[in-house]
Amino acid sequence: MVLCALRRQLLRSGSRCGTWTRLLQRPSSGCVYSSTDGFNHQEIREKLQAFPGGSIDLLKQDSGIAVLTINNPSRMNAFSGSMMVDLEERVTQLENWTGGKGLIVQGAAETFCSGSDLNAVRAISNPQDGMKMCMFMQNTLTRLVRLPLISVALVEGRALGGGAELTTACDFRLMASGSVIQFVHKHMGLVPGWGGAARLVRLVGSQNALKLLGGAVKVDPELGLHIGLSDEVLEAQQEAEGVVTLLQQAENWLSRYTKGPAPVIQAVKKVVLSGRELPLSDALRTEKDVFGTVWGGPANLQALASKPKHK
Ligand SMILES: CCCC(=O)SCCNC(=O)CCNC(=O)[C@H](O)C(C)(C)COP(=O)(O)OP(=O)(O)OC[C@H]1O[C@@H](n2cnc3c(N)ncnc32)[C@H](O)[C@@H]1OP(=O)(O)O
Repeated sequence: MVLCALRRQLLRSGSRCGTWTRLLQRPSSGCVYSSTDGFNHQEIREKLQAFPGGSIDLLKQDSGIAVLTINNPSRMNAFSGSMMVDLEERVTQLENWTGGKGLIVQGAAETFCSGSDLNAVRAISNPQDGMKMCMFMQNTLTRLVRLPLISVALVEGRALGGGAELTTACDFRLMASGSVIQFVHKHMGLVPGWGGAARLVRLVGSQNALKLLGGAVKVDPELGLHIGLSDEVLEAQQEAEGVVTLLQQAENWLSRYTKGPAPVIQAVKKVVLSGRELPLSDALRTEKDVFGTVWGGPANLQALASKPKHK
């Protein structure tokens, strides 16, 4: 669906791959749904704002790594309506962050996120509103996936329902010992609607995705590593200087991949993203376009001048 929508978007706007490259570069352009799909962005935004509580907090750091915190601890970081709107705003800020290289998504108070706020869900349980909320969240999470930043979900405690879906919108998942990712949708009489099923299939394959969704399986760090949903298990660490927090560990892990100038790291993410989302010939053309943005650029010229040896 994402690809079809992307294709439709491309066909509507004429030339294919150059357009996709421009889409990658233009903020808030990575949406799946627009008014041509009957999606009224402003209408659903206003409806969601009527269900307040919690916040989504963004900290952009000089290191080029930002931390996005799902913050609603009294409800195990469930997403209220206003938090869905908040998330969209934070994604817009990240799309405009020229110096950004990496992103860590975490939950407040040692748990990740328990999905959508059931109080808000009850109030908009009619199919029309459900579809609108679904399109709104798919748009936002697709834009999160397509950020030119290398992203990591730091999973502590529980990631349930929509919280599990959110973890799949990041490039990597680091699971703290004792944490659980669980697509509980079946128990709620639902399937994922925030794009989590489509992304899960690409991450773990359709057999594993069927098992996880069909069985509402509790994925612990060991199972997560085994099926490729998790990339590393984080344990509490004690060093001479004191305890290394899980957030510090996640930053250390991510910084291995974000060392270097922002335009180069962003280009790395863009070529991998196009390889992930596009048919091969389109991905190759996009790679060529992105290559053109770094070839002869400051980092390239500096590297050539320093005559490096990659030993
Ligand atoms: C397309 C999106 C689909 C979805 O996301 S559907 C939502 C899926 N999520 C759920 O069903 C989560 C339901 N909650 C639970 O299973 C449990 O509360 C949970 C997270 C395992 C935590 O269990 P405990 O540690 O025993 O804590 P608890 O139950 O006392 O919870 C503490 C307070 O948090 C609240 N809470 C947790 N998850 C919530 C949610 N999703 N929406 C609204 N409120 C939620 C819970 O009601 C409780 O509040 P209170 O203290 O009773 O006022």
